Amino acid sequence: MSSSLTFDRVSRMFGQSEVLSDVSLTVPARSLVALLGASGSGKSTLLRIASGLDAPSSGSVLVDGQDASAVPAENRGIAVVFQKPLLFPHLTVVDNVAFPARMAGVTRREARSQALEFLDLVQLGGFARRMPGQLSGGQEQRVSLARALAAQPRILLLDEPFSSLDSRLTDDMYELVGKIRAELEPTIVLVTHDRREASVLADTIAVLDEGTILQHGPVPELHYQPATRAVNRILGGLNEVPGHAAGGFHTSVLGRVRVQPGVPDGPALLVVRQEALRLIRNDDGGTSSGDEAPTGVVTEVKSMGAHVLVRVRVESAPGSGSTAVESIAVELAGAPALRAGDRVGVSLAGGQGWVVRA
Ligand SMILES: Nc1ncnc2c1ncn2[C@@H]1O[C@H](COP(=O)(O)OP(=O)(O)OP(=O)(O)O)[C@@H](O)[C@H]1O
Repeated sequence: MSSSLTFDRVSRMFGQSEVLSDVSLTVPARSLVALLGASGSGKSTLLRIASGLDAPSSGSVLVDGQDASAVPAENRGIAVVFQKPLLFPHLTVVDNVAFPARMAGVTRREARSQALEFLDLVQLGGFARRMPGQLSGGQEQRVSLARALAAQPRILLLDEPFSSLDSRLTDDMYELVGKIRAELEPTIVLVTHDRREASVLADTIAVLDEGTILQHGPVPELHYQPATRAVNRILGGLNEVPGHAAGGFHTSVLGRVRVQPGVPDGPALLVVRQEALRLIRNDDGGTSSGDEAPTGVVTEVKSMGAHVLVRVRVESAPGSGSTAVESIAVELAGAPALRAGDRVGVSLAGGQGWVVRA
């Protein structure tokens, strides 16, 4: 059975410093919410408070709408997986996973039989009799996940559980999380500083910065409609183009772009994802593409593996009355034949823009 988890105006002081400030967040039952933030932003403290390992200075934690403040950690129905697997070194793999059931008074035979099912789920059925010291890091983390699931928690808290694994292993773990969600439907809170991990795994992302939630929403919203510059940067957005908003349009070196409703007139930054921009080759050096795309000069082409990041120095269109110049980042798939010095047009796919306060 899965439960919802709510933080209601949670604050936490350590001495004079406020590490969490008035955090309110609801994680619906069966959903996966990622808490994304830099080191020191308060993510682990929030998880510790949810699990009952720490208590808020003010505010409360609710499980299925019921205040959990008076419920000790072991009775909250919440399991935690940490970055380090923390297996019992003197117990076999199966007895590590059987441990929560044994603590709950289940017989050894029954607890082992249940543990084997969870080991199968994490694809380690054949490793039951090994000792933890005979496992790889990825296998140890799978066992630790199986042990957390064997406690049959209503809520599963994952505190950077994959951050010490290599990229192929993390992809396997992401698949495993999907499988666990499909089979057991637990409510999951994932703490991570990795925006890719948050984006791949989560239904919604809550961005935590200096103890405050800056924005909580579905993954695409966080990328394409960030509430602030800070959210845009934390989600890896590279372009914040200064300009002016008036009458529902933003004007900058990228031209005149329709923006979201309700934006007050005045200085504003056009936030445009590097993945949402296209480049138009302009081999004759003019603007003969026929398109009204702003033009610029490529200043850098950087390989990012299967993608390239191209930096373009874009100048205001002649006759626009502006002399502004901006460096714009564009991420392109494949290996486009572009070099520093090439003249290109820059076009905004979809044509709709999003602005934040300057
Ligand atoms: N017991 C404590 N006493 C004093 N300060 C603490 C305590 N626990 C955490 N802090 C401080 O609270 C802040 C937030 O810590 P927390 O571990 O929650 O951050 P985090 O976002 O999880 O960081 P990381 O990604 O590095 O684990 C940090 O500045 C940390 O030094």
